[in-house]
Amino acid sequence: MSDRIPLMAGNWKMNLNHLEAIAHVQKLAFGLADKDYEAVEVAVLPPFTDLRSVQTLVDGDKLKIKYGAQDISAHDSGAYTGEVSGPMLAKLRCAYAVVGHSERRQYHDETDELCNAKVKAAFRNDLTPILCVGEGLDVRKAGNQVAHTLAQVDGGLKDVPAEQAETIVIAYEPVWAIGTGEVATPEDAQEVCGAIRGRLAELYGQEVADKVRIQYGGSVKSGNVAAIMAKPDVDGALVGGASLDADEFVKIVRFRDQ
Ligand SMILES: O=C(CO)COP(=O)(O)O
Repeated sequence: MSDRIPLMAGNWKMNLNHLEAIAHVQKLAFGLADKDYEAVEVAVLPPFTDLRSVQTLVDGDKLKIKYGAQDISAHDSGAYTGEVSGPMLAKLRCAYAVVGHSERRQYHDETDELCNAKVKAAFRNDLTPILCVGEGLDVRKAGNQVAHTLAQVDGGLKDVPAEQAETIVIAYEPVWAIGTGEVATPEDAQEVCGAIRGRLAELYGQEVADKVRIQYGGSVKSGNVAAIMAKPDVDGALVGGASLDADEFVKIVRFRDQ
């Protein structure tokens, strides 16, 4: 049994404005009011424009829900129009910054090199990166999912020291399972999540590898989360579509009750 605390995180993607965000987080707080939070960590990852509203609500009501950003600039300040920096996110007391989500890799050409710079920017600003990795359908069909994903892990963690690496969250999100309703089997998830932990052990030693939380993401719902979470190297879920329905996300967070 590992003592890693599962992290159930809702990636809202480009959904919910700042007013809708308040209503949504209030619903989550209500749904989780009697929850023993010791056993599960809950986080929401709203669009940048919602973060201040979420912060105010979480602070005001002393909620145990954490929050973070869906992206972070590799730079801390300067002439980078449209970017949002680590110091800005830290000032909003974000806990997390997603790095290298497949939608950013796909639509914004984010490379492993850029993801590595963003991982370092997050650590530099005391934010925990959630580094997303995972293969597309072609790679999966060719049976190269492990090698492909481990190369992304290597790239994202280049020159990241062990004392930082042990706190990172890695999200394995097979691209073919995102938003498609096509969920990886628990065995598929375990195969790659286990391989990721193996690579972390090679890079940093087993003790560090055993501390890192590895999430699965891709069409996670209340009906499939428990089986996925039962796998030894899966320490949480990164939930897209289902996290927009507060009742459904609460059920996902309560996966142990399923
Ligand atoms: O991309 C995801 C979370 O980051 C997964 O999205 P879905 O849960 O909608 O498949």
